[in-house]
Amino acid sequence: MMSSVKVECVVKESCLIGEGPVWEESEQTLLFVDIAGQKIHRWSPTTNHIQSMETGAMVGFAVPRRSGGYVAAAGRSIVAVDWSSRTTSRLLEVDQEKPKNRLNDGKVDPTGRLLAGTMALEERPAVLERKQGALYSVTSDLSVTKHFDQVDISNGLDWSPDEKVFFYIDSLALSVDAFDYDTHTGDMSNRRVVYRMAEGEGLPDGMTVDVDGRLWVACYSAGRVICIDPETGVRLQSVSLPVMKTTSCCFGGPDYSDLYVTSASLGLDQSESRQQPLAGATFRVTGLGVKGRPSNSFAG
Ligand SMILES: O=C(O)[C@H](O)[C@@H](O)[C@H](O)[C@H](O)CO
Ligand SMILES: [Zn+2]
Repeated sequence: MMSSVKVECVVKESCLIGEGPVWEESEQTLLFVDIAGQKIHRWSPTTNHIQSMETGAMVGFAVPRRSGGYVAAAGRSIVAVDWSSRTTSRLLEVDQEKPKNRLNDGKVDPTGRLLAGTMALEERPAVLERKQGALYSVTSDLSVTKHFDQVDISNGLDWSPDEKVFFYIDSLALSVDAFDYDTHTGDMSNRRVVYRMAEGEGLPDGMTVDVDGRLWVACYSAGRVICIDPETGVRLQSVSLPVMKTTSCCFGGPDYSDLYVTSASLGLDQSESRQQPLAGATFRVTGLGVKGRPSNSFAG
């Protein structure tokens, strides 16, 4: 099975920080952002066309919205995105007392609640004022809850198939954590580590959970995505990519068996850039023999 795993570069468009891939089932397209490039991209595997829009601010993520369009993070603001007119309008702002912060990764829980975290602006990749970030949730009526602060780089998030566990990554902690999660209230408790990054695995960044409840974690600076069994903390698999700054991943394709992986080019020096001409591109991994789950849309 391992030998049939294939990695191909599918979106050549080079991002500064490609991030936040989301499969849009209705469109059969891949939505992703270029955080530092301040763009939202939508790519169709069937036509190989890419549509893009500028956000005018660092865009941490973009996710589908039930009422149409997307919600995205622009700086410290959560904005509504009207894709047809390529415009944004502000819904709310977080971290008002920290003007140098920005939102980073975000994802929608199974009930339609949006979870998103913040971080200080980076001087260069992974170099920033520590413990400035927090994790927030936003419900359909746009009320905001701060769950905790003291976060370095708020990153990957997803839920277990039974919806009882919330997985979360603060990159500089070099671990993947879990919380007991109450989908009715959004409360999270009992934080614990499910996986500590091993030597050579770099920083944990974006992640996705497959149908069997396994975690697929993009390893920033290590050019790979690893698969973790959260029950045992065992690494089950490691998939190498031809770029070092692998940033996030999601399953997609007609039956959710393709793993899409984004990457970054920002911060590479000249020789690294020469050695990784595909840095910033988006990749598809096939033949993994596992499937992902449909993305959730924001209920607000
Ligand atoms: O994509 C993100 O989550 C951050 O915005 C990036 O800046 C990097 O991933 C980070 O530097 C390493 O964790
Ligand atoms: Zn990230």
